[in-house]
Amino acid sequence: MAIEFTKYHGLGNDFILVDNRSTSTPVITPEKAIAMCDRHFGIGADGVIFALPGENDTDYTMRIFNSDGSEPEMCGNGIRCLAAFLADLEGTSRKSDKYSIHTLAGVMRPQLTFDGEVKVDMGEPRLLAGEIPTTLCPPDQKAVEQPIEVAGKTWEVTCVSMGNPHCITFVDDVAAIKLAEIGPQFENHPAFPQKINTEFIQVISRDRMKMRVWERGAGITLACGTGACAALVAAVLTGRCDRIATVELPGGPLEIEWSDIDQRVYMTGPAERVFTGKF
Ligand SMILES: N[C@H](CCC[C@H](N)C(=O)O)C(=O)O
Repeated sequence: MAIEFTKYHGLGNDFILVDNRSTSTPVITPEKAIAMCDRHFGIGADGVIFALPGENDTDYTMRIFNSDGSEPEMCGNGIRCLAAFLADLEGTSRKSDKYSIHTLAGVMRPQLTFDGEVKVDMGEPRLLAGEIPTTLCPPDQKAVEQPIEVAGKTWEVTCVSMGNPHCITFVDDVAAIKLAEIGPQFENHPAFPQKINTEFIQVISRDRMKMRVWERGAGITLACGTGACAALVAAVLTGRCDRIATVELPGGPLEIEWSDIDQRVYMTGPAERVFTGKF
């Protein structure tokens, strides 16, 4: 049976969105998601995102399959696309600019802003090694600037979870990083029991950084919302940036704030609709 979908992207991190409001389980399997994400034999995307009925008094539930069929806890660019998708689905019956979305990383709160962007309360970062998870240091300690051997070199990584796991390395020149070569070696490193998203950051100033990313389950992407949030937190923890900064990704900029009032991370960026179809 053909599945209707709508293609969205957040700074080139692109997703197939499926209206799954009629049932509480995804209408397609991870295997079918792999086929739909294939950029030659399918639609082409970094993942498939399902708009499901809410749980525990939330408006909706988001689930996502990466392009390799794995299911992550959360997706920052994806939840902005989901908010835009829901607004399109609700049309004139929409009652609010804000949604509460149940995810495997907790309740996320995207808000459609007046200028067509989406601001998301991404919740509090998890910083203890046991919460990432990583074995780079004892579980009750923060993994900040920890050494790790990858591709015959010792790197210093800072690990942050936004519900999904990230390791951040600060470098002098992100353009020089051989991402396709070292990305998979980080992703599958034994120090990360649930694998890892890997961000390389070049700090430009106290409120600006450049980022490139190798995503768990998706490889090189043009942007990573949870990764940008994790990178800002790591930059604050290591004294490199202030709590509000622009993260420049290959696909464009995200504005990130780690509030010193409520310790929550806020991300603001676009969500663009591309086309609809059936698969
Ligand atoms: N590949 C990620 C999920 C998508 C995250 C990224 N696309 C974002 O915008 O946050 C993981 O397995 O944790």
